[in-house]
Amino acid sequence: MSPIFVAIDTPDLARAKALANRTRAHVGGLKLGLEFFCAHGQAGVRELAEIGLPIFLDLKLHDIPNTVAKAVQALSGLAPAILTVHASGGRAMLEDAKAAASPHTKVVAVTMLTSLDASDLAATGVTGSAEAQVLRLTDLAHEAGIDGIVCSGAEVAAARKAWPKGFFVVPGVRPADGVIGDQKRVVTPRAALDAGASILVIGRPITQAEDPDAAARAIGATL
Ligand SMILES: O=c1ccn([C@@H]2O[C@H](COP(=O)(O)O)[C@@H](O)[C@H]2O)c(=O)[nH]1
Repeated sequence: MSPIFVAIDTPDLARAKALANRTRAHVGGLKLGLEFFCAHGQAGVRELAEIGLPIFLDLKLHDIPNTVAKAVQALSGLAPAILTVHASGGRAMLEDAKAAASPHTKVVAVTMLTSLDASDLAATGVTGSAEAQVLRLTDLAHEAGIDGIVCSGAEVAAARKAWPKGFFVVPGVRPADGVIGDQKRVVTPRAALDAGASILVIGRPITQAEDPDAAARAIGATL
């Protein structure tokens, strides 16, 4: 099974289905995020799930524990393979999210968005390196009993060392010659896997390619 989850980031249902169908032979799952979910909700997720690939619901939930738990419960009928919350929501929020999730769902916590660097972190009042922040939140997620974390490929080796049995999701993945866009902490797909990623999230390098099928196949061939 391919470790690539293709990020289907579009509000256009027909385009989402076309992208998923075109790339399905070369990816291991579909990642649906806020852009798609805000446009199509649970009905849209169910339509994409009909394609037959595991669904990663990347909603990055972040609120008080009761609100997140109720939201996770409301999603549990979808039983996504993976669901994201923000680690900075705190231990009680993470524990309650896990308790509310379907037993078939891995709950993973976003540590530090891959679109941020150390200076962005400092601007939020957090001093220290990106790696230190990721490790702090990795420990919190581990202690809260959830399944894993989201981090960049630059920190995944250190995070896996701290939590050898954790599940590590790595976005911010770019082929060596890829356009970087708004991502700041990027690595190649091969480097992310070598460093310990469990799965790779790849969006625009596939979905904005002239031929998404060929792009997904070409990235897969580098793994
Ligand atoms: O830290 C994070 C967490 C989630 N994402 C999501 O991954 C994809 C990446 O898309 P690209 O087009 O490959 O940049 C996107 O859906 C993000 O919401 C992330 O990039 N970083």
